[in-house]
Amino acid sequence: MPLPNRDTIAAIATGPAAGGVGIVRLSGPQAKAIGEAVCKRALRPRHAHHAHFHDAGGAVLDDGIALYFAAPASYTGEEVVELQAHGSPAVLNALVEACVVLGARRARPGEFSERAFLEGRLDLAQAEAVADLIAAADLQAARAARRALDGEFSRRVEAIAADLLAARVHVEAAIDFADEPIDTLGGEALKRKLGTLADDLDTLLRAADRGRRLRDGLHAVIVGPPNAGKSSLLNALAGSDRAIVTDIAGTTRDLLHETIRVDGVELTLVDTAGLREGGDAIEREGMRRAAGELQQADLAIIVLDARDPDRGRTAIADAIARVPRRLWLHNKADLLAAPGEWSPASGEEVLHVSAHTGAGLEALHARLRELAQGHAGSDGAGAFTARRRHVEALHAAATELAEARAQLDHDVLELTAEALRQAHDRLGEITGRVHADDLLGHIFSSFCIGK
Ligand SMILES: Nc1nc2c(c(=O)[nH]1)N(C=O)[C@@H](CNc1ccc(C(=O)N[C@@H](CCC(=O)O)C(=O)O)cc1)CN2
Ligand SMILES: Nc1nc2c(ncn2[C@@H]2O[C@H](COP(=O)(O)OP(=O)(O)OP(=O)(O)O)[C@@H](O)[C@H]2O)c(=O)[nH]1
Ligand SMILES: [Mg+2]
Repeated sequence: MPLPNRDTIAAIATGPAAGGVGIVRLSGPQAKAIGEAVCKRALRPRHAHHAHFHDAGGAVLDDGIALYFAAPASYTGEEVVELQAHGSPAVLNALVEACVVLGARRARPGEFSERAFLEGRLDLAQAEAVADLIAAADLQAARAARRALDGEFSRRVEAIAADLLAARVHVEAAIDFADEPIDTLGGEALKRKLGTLADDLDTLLRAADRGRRLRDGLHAVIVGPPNAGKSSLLNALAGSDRAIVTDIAGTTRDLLHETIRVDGVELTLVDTAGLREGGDAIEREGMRRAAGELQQADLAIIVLDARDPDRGRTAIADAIARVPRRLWLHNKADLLAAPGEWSPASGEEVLHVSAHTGAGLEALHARLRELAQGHAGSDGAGAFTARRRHVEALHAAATELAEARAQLDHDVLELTAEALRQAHDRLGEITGRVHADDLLGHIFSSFCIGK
C-alpha cells in the first residue's frame, strides 16, 4: 500500500571512509526528477549512464555513473536513483546536499530498508537480516545472515503460522457448533495437529536460538570478589586499559562491555562490580547490575585471588547459579610460590593466571576460543541468524500453544481459540505481519544511515 505523501529520501549508501567509488542513493516519488536535475539529463530505467553531477548552483561536482530503477523494480520498491561518484566524503556530502536543495530529505538510519519492508519487498526478519549481514564479523555469520535474508527463517515461521491459522479456523468453527462435543468435530485430529505444531515450533526455537548465538557471539560476564583483578583481566584480554584498576576494593561500580576477538572469534566480555556483603549504595547498585547481567550470560568467568580463593564464595555461588557455563580463574598467580590445590566443587575447570605478568593468558585465550566456537556451533551448515527478539517471540508462541492444548483437553474452546490467536500473533511479530509502530522505529533506528 504505497503511502500517497511519502517524501523522497537521500543518503550516502557506501561507508564513511574515502573509497574508489561512493554511492548516493535516492528513493521516493521525486527520485527520478531530482536525479535528472543533478545529472542534467534524462535517465532511462536500468541503464548505466555516464553523467556529470551538478550542485544546486549548476557547478559540476564530479562525473560518475547514474542508475535509475523505476518503481516497483528496485531495492525499496519505490523510484530509486543511484549516483555513483568518486568515493570522496566531501563530494558525496555535496551530492546529498544538492539532492536536499532539490527537495529530498536526508534519510534516517535504516530508512531505505524500512521502506522496502513497508512496500512488502522484505519482511521484518529479512530486513533485520540485512543489518546483520552488514555487521557480520566473519564469513560464517555473513552466510547465516544471508540465509535469513533469503527468507529461510521467515518461511519456517510462516509455515507454522499457516498451520496455526488452520487450527484456529477449526476451533472457531467448532465453537459455532457448541452443542456437539469437540470429539465429533475432528477433535482428535486437531489435538494431533497441535502436538505436531508444538514439535515444529520447538525445533524452530532451537534453530533460532543457535542463530541468535551466531549473531551475538558468546556473552561472557566476569565476576568475583572485589580486588581479585577482574578489571585487570578485562584489560589484559582487551589489550588496552579499558577499565579502571586500583588497589581499592569496590573500584568498579558499573558494567563495562567490551567486544574482543580471539583468533577471529568474537565474544562480548562484561566487567562487573565485585560481589560482597555490604558496600555503599553505589556499590550495591553495581552488584545488582552484575546479577542482572549474569541472567543473560552464556559464560561466567569467575576471578578469584589465588592466595585466598575462598573469599566471597557464597555471594558468587548464588550469582552464577543460573549461568550455563563457568570458567574459574585463580588470578595473581605471580604472588604464589606454587599453584594452590583448590578447585571448585563439581570438578569444573580452573586456570591459573596473572593479569600482571600475562602468565596463563595464552591458555585462557585458547579456552575462550573453544567456548566461543562451541557456542556458535562449529558447523554453521544451514544455519540462519536470528535475534533475541525472535527467540522471545517463539518462546511466547510456544507457551500460548501449550495453553491452547491444555484448554482443548478440557474442552474449553473459547480459551483454546484465544490462546491460538495469541500464538499466531506472536509469530506474526517476527515477520512483521503484526507489529507496533514503535517496534519498527526501534528496529530500524539501529541500522546504519544509507541502508
Ligand atoms: N548498486 C547497488 N548495489 C547493491 C544494492 C543497491 O541498492 N545498489 N543493494 C541494496 O541493498 C544490494 C542488492 N539488493 C538489491 C535488491 C533488489 C534490487 C532490484 O533492483 N530489484 C528489482 C529488480 C530485480 C531484477 O531485475 O533482478 C526487483 O526486485 O524488482 C537491487 C538491489 C547490494 N548491492
Ligand atoms: N600481583 C598482581 N596484582 C594484580 C593482578 N591482577 C590485579 N592485580 C592488582 O589487584 C588490584 C585490584 O585489581 P582490579 O583489577 O581493580 O580488581 P577488581 O576485581 O576489578 O576490583 P573491583 O573493581 O574493586 O571489584 C590492583 O591493585 C591490581 O593492580 C595480578 O595478576 N597480580
Ligand atoms: Mg574492577
